[in-house]
Amino acid sequence: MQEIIATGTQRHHETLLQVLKSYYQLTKPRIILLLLITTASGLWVAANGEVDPLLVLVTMAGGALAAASANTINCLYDRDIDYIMERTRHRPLPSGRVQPRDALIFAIALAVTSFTLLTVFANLLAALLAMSGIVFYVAIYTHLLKRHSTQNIVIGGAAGAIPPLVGWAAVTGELSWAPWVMFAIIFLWTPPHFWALAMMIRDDYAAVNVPMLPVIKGDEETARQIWYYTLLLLPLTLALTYPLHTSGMVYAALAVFLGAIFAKKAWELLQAPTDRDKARSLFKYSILYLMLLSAGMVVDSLPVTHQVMTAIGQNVQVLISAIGVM
Ligand code: HEM
Ligand SMILES: CC(C)=CCC/C(C)=C/CC/C(C)=C/COP(=O)(O)OP(=O)(O)O
Repeated sequence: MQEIIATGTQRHHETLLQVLKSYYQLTKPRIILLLLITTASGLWVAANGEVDPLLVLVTMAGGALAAASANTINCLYDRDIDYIMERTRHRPLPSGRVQPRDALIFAIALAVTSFTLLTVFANLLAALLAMSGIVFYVAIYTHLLKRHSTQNIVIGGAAGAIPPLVGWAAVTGELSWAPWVMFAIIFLWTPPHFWALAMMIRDDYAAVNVPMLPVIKGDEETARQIWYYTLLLLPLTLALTYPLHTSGMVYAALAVFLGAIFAKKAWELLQAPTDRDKARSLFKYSILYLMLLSAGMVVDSLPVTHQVMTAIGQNVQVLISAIGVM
């Protein structure tokens, strides 16, 4: 008897876990992680490396909930084409594990919680920016552009560039040049990130008539566009060092190093646009690139980094004058 109860409890427990897992999958969690790292760059740089831990916690939670809501609505809206595409067929909605009505309620609850959290514990600007991310991603990208324009992800990419603005606004209550440069970095990063992937899974998009650039213009033109965006992206990353003086030499060195690898991979793709391995390599690297670049902004902003760099600078000066005396 005990065994039957135990088995029953076990089965019930498993089912609940599976339900939770399905809702978790609806939010596209791995993408949220990178969005949060870019939020962190806004938080830390705005606070000159001295952040309030509670504000960090609340802003990260609010940002994650907003992105989760946006991704859930995107899954809801796109469930028809997700059902047809191989890559997305097993998502919770097309596979019937979550009902559309429940997904909608879930997304609304996430957005309301995010807005409340950010308004009460951060400020209204941060909350409104997060909500504008949801509206832009759902209304402009998913509804207006995704199925109708080859420029869908160029314009729609603006949604994914909002998180550093949320981080900055949470700390300062306003926006200045630096957060807009962070926004522009992600804006220019998005086409190489996404088109490299779209070159690999072009046939999937063609099957559901989504006019992604590689489907309409082919591999060669896409590789060329990726190259142009890369050439714009790399100097822009340095604008935080000069003229803005928001970030220092640690960030600058990292931006040059990471940027050189990005350029190499984009160049190799330009030389062999039909080579899927080159596209895959650039796509994978694009994620690592944004992760490390954002982390570099955080590390660069820390007071300890300033202390170490100042000490190094002073020692170099002493060394130079010693050489001068000799
Ligand atoms: C309009 C803009 C964007 C589009 C269309 C796009 C599209 C995609 C797609 C289709 C995937 C593959 C997902 C899958 O296999 O299910 C992907 C992966 C990914 N994207 Fe983007 N993306 C965009 C912007 C961003 C932004 C702004 C970020 C974060 C800052 C981001 C982070 C990621 C990450 C981390 C992955 C890998 C996820 C994994 O490992 O499963 N993307 N992207
Ligand atoms: C501040 C805030 C809340 C911002 C939200 C921004 C956000 C959720 C960006 C995600 C970008 C993304 C993963 C697009 C993929 O969509 P897709 O529909 O092309 O991908 P799919 O084909 O895999 O569904």
